[in-house]
Amino acid sequence: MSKDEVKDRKRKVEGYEVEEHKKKHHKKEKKEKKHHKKDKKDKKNKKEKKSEDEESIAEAVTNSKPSLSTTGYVQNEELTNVAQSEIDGFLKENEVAIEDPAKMNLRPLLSFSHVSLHKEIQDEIAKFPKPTPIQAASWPYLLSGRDVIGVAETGSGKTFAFGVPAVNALVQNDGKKKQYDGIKVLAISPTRELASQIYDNLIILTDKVGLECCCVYGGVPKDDQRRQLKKSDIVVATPGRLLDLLQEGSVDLSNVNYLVLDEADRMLEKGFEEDIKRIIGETNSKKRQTLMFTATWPKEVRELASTFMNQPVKVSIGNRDELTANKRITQIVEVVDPRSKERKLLELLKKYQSGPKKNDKVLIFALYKKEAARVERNLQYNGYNVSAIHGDLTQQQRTQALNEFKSGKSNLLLATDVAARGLDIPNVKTVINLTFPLTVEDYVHRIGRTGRAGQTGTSHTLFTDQEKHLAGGLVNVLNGANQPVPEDLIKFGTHTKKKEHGAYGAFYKDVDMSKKPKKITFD
Ligand SMILES: Nc1ncnc2c1ncn2[C@@H]1O[C@H](COP(=O)(O)OP(=O)(O)OP(=O)(O)O)[C@@H](O)[C@H]1O
Repeated sequence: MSKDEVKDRKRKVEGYEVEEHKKKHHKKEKKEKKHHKKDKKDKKNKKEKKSEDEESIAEAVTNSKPSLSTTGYVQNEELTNVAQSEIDGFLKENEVAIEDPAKMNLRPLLSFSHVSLHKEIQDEIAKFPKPTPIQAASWPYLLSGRDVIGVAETGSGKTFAFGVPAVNALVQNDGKKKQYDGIKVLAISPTRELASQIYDNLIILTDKVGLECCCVYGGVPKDDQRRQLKKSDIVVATPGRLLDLLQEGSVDLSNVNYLVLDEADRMLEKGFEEDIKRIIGETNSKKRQTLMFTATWPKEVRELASTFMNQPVKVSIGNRDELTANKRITQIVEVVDPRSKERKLLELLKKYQSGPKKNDKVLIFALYKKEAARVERNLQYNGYNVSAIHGDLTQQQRTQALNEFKSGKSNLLLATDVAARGLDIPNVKTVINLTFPLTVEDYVHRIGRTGRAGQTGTSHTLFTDQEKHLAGGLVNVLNGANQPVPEDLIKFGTHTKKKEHGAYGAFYKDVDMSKKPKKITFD
């Protein structure tokens, strides 16, 4: 499939969203002009900030005391006492790579006792046995105030990797929260469900220290969100609703100095890029610490990412320069005739949900909303109790389907790529790709809904000649995780198409279903 065909497919899938987006764009033109001026000012400020930071970082480095950061992170004694060989062993075993332009050389934390967080936060996080590698390696830099790009496999604890230092920074030495000073932390996520999940994780921490956190996303009334925004220290948001609230003047982001883009590569794709630029333009450009976290970090977004960041430290776990999947997932790929897919799906469900596996949770991915709706009906017809989550459903239906699947009330969920990234659903045993996604990155995220937090899982993918242009990329991912590569897949060739910014990525974009659809036109 050519690049234009991919774009065309994306447009068809997104139809309504594209049109809505254009209208919004038009309305915002005036505001954009204002922003353009502000952007110029921000760039100037950023330059100034850069040189200030470069000086202070350089100072720390020439002091040759790697344990001391520019903003007060002090390596604790217990960590200082760890033998260098143990540190080296940890870095090697977990394939930790740290690229720091300022070469601060901060040691990873091998245990929670190697970091001095506020007690309430420390007690909460210490319920886990030890930091995951991305937490271990990124916290020292984050606690030092550095910009960080964190790249680690799906299900490896990235939410607390960026969440813990954020909350910790808003607490004073006496354990009380700092005086209210507007919204200080903003985390942006591509989907409502993921925003809500990040919020659920953060309030575990903020509740302990009396901080206010809120979550804003589309598809639900704004009133409560407006009220919450007035008193929140930390906000988790999807871009569309946040921009709506910004436009109507219900939210002030000028104090935000800790900004997180979760699923960062997705957030930097065309479709989100302009929204993200606008949102970032509203934050405190002089003091802002910017974080980007993801499991996939394609080259195509790196340049754009760097325009929002200042001397970022890149912390990656595993060989993240190549697209790699979680190695605890058994990946099965079957090349099939497109017409046999739905029959094949029924066979797979018998395989993965019968006998002792009767109650195992299975997540099925379709590509299109219409396809998902049709398959849902077909499964119900065949006696399956299936929930569905896709963009044609109301937010209430989506939330209910996800909750039922999470709680185990239903054990079969059918989804489009709205559920591909980030969702942490306990005990998903198998992911079935009924239709292959538009990119291999999305494949890695989809199958990452299983095998989380150290568990194992299986993915079963039906691959057809309609996706043959992605065969090379898929073969690389299978090889990278030591998984068998079917002969039929190799027959399609192992050529990998070079991607360009905007021509790849999950097509899914959240829209506000409470709004009435307008006339649909395609470019
Ligand atoms: N230190 C830890 N030890 C064990 N489990 C942890 C630790 N930190 C977080 N977890 C758990 O690991 C699970 C996965 O974490 P999380 O959802 O943050 O993954 P992620 O890396 O963001 O995944 P994705 O790339 O899919 O978004 C969660 O259930 C979380 O509670």
